[in-house]
Amino acid sequence: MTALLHGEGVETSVAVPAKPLVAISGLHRSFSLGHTTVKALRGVDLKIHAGEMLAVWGPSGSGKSTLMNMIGLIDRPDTGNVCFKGIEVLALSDDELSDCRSRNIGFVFQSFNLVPVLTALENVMLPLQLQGVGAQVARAKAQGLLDAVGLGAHLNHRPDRMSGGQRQRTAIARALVADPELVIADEPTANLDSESSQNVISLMRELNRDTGTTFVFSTHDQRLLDHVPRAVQLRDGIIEHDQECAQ
Ligand SMILES: Nc1ncnc2c1ncn2[C@@H]1O[C@H](COP(=O)(O)OP(=O)(O)OP(=O)(O)O)[C@@H](O)[C@H]1O
Repeated sequence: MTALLHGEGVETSVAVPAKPLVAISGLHRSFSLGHTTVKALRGVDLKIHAGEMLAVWGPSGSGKSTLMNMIGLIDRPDTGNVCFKGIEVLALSDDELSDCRSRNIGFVFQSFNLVPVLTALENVMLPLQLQGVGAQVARAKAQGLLDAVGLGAHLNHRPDRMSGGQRQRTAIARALVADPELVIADEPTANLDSESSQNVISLMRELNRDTGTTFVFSTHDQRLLDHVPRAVQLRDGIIEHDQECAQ
């Protein structure tokens, strides 16, 4: 972001760092399991700027889902700070947090979570209709998004008539339909074959470029990082590497 500074008759253009969309610092999160405590996150610092696409990756148990739940405002830290658009999450009530989440964040799940009795079009329209948007407007928006994810010819298919890749494309269209600033996808490719997995990540990258929506996804599969601009590697609850990747 640039800003114009005026001083002594000179107009100067200087770079001003944009405020992060998500700013996490000193984040710790533990879970009690019987008499033991599992330290899922042990001091995580992370900034995500609007328009970024990043992968959180690491082995099973490294803390990916716990971190995704923090970024997606589903969970709160034990200690540390999570700021979303400059708002401190710990200061919000449960209702305020839920409102902030539903206005700003779209979710993609590893098991797709589509409503089985609804068609692809109806599944994508649903979040808008739940917000009170009229059917005609919701239909047009959903149709446009299904076209954008390559499913324009499958509008009336129910999930059981679609492949895993097609279901996840539908879920991505649904996550985007209410124009969120951020899409969180926790292991979106866990139930897909290698080719469909690559296609889903490429689609998210394309949508990230085209719409400017911020995408954060998690994976344990390093092969999916080839076309991702930034990869954050977790191990045992801490960030081991935070890498900008050449595109
Ligand atoms: N609700 C919970 N209750 C108890 N332990 C939990 C809970 N959530 C996570 N954990 C533990 O915290 C650690 C990190 O889990 P997390 O699910 O965040 O890792 P992950 O990297 O997403 O793993 P996976 O790839 O297997 O999903 C693990 O040891 C896990 O067992």
